[in-house]
Amino acid sequence: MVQLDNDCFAFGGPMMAVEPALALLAGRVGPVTATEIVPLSDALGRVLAADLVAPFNVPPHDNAAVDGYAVFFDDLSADGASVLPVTARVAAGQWLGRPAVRGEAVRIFTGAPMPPGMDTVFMQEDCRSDGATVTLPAGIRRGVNRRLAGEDVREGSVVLAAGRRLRPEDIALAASLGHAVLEVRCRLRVAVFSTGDELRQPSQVLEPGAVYDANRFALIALLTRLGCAVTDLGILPDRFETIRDALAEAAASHDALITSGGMSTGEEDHVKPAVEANGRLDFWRLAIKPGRPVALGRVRGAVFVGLPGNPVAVVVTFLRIARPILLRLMGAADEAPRAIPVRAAFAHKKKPGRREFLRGSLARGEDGALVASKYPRDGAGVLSSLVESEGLIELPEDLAGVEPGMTVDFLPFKEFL
Ligand SMILES: Nc1nc2c(c(=O)[nH]1)N[C@H]1C(S)=C(S)[C@@H](COP(=O)(O)OP(=O)(O)OC[C@H]3O[C@@H](n4cnc5c(N)ncnc54)[C@H](O)[C@@H]3O)O[C@H]1N2
Ligand code: MOO
Repeated sequence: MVQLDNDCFAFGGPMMAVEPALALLAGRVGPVTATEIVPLSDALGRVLAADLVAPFNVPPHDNAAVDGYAVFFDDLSADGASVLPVTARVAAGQWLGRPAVRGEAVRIFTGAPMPPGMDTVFMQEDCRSDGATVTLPAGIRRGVNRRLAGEDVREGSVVLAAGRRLRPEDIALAASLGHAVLEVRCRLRVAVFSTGDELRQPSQVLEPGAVYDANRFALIALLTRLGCAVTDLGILPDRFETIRDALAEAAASHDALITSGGMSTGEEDHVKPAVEANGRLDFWRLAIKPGRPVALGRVRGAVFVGLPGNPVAVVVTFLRIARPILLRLMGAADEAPRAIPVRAAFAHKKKPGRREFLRGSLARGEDGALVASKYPRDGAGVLSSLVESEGLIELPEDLAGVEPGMTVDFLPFKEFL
């Protein structure tokens, strides 16, 4: 097809839209990893394999929320201060060891179990005591400064659902339930390589026509952050047989293979036929910019994801297409990034029929609302545009363009952790 404008999408043939492609994949891939038991200190970021159910209430008993004096509310004078004898002392980790008796006050400390029967705690700053008695001010409400058994977690409830990627606070909650270890999914084994005769390893000499391989390092970092066990298979030359054999070998010991480059239709683009020689492709072109030549398929037992060569297209398609697939393979619950509706501060022409991602940043407008600006240079090879942006502006298929003031979806990069 003759390409008359500066548009790499002037290319015939059907392309799959993003949503149907993701739905197709959701039906075809499921968790592939076995499970293992890890200590809490190794559980951060791992995918929980089974629901975690609370074996008991947290806190396990009613307890004091402050340092002070526990009483029966009904012993307090309705119209003035009350003076009660201080008959016992309970610190955190201790028990009163007997039912509380009407008419007494118990010296109590934060976290200590409530004396059985007592319902209210005075803060010590509000009281006066000579050690033997305590003077309690009027006006307190029944039940204050007491934490109820089970108010944090109810016995038998699911506190962490299978598929959760564990956060620091999740690990604290598991510890509070007495778990020293957790059952998690084994790490997904992912092999990464770049293709292209022009690529050099950073630190090698860069002769004319060569470029340093950036994509592999982007992919390794993105996969590591997702919790995968990554194997770096380096740079492959633009040779069909080499790529075919490398894919077959990697498939034997990995759950997924990710490549970048060589996905287009030029005669130096060998990845697509190399996959087909080893397995099958589910699709290989998406209605998306940047990143149209994205391929998904199988190489023997492994899932294959082929990303385009242009570095910005690699990052965008990884985040939007590869990431949800990998999360499914990892057994992780869907963590679709949440877009923020913001006001566009720019104009942009767009072709309907494909989804487009611009790089952008947010600021506050004069009225306090969030306003998105678009990074001025938007070539798919301009890696600095990603570094200098805070997220992606996602323009849906049916949109024909953006005018200043329009509402657009902004996806902060932070949504993809
Ligand atoms: N005639 C056509 N030409 C192109 C089409 C098309 O449909 N018809 N599609 C364009 C689009 S869109 C993209 S994206 C690229 C993708 O092509 P490939 O996936 O085959 O990628 P390459 O040709 O191998 O590389 C493209 C570009 O990216 C650089 N690159 C590749 N790998 C790396 C790496 N690991 N680190 C840094 N940079 C990398 C490479 O040097 C090229 O500049 O094709 C368009 N052309
Ligand atoms: O330009 Mo191509 O959209 O994938 O990088």
